[in-house]
Amino acid sequence: MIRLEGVTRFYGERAVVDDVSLVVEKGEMAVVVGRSGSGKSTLLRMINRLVEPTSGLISIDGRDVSTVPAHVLRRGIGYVIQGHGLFPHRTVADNIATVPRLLGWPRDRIARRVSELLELLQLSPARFSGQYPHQLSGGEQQRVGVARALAAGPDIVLMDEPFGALDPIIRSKAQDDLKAIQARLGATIVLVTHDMDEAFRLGDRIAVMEAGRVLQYGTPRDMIARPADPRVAELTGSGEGALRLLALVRAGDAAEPFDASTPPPSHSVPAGASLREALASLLWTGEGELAVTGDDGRPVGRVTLASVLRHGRSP
Ligand SMILES: Nc1ncnc2c1ncn2[C@@H]1O[C@H](COP(=O)(O)OP(=O)(O)OP(=O)(O)O)[C@@H](O)[C@H]1O
Repeated sequence: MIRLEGVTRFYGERAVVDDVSLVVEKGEMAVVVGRSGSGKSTLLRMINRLVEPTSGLISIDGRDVSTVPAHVLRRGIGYVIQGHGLFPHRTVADNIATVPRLLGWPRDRIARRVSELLELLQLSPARFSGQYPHQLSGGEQQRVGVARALAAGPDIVLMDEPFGALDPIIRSKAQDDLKAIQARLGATIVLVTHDMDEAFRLGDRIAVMEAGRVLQYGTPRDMIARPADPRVAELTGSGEGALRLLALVRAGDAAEPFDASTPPPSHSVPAGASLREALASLLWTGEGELAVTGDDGRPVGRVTLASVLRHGRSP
């Protein structure tokens, strides 16, 4: 658990982070979102002591981070930055091995870990281990950056605009992968972005920052249902609230049983798709309902246009 209490950072006369208090629970992904210059990166960098707070307290699992030597602290916290920050003259495998080497892991354990992470991030070890960063695409470099941050199995990972440089399609795939990896590894993640869609897609909780202050910290649903401040409503896009709500619900969770007396719907969505995707499909096909299919492709129920509309209504 990461706890921030009254954390403030001045540069000159200006508090670029101003009296921020929040708690990130173990295993959660907290997304810090706000405009450029709102203080997001500074806030993140105080957690691993790349920046020291002017006042306030930051603790991890009850331990004040200012009492832990910075280099020791950073070995236990993964850090991913935009543009990935890979070492250009080291191979992919050597990049990923950076922290395990610092920790003195035996060679064979490092080699196993590197292969495991490459596979987890869908980069074939045989092809990528010996390559250099400049031989990879932006998306591949970014995945290597994530693998490096995860290498020593940190409990905490800090990510600063990790997907900023990716094109929209790779970006959305990278976001899905990150969610899946987090679910598997159980890491606590704090991710900074200026992209509200990304925040809604990834965050268990979202902190909306403006001018150094956190205007609201809550679940995506809270942000839409109960914006604490008109600026939050403006940033979350009040006009898009319905679509954002639909994006939070899985079709499988909204599925209703089939009515045996009517023929099954001719089109379908996977249970893992969101109702936002289901709505897009309903509009596109002109149908009034869709079958919802499970992992094995078999129908598990249906979603109707009427139920999608209900889920998107203002809470
Ligand atoms: N080392 C520094 N010295 C002086 N001012 C700084 C320093 N680092 C950051 N700032 C200022 O603090 C403010 C917040 O910067 P920060 O990088 O935290 O914002 P951000 O929300 O992450 O922005 P972006 O999305 O553009 O990266 C900015 O106005 C920035 O110019």
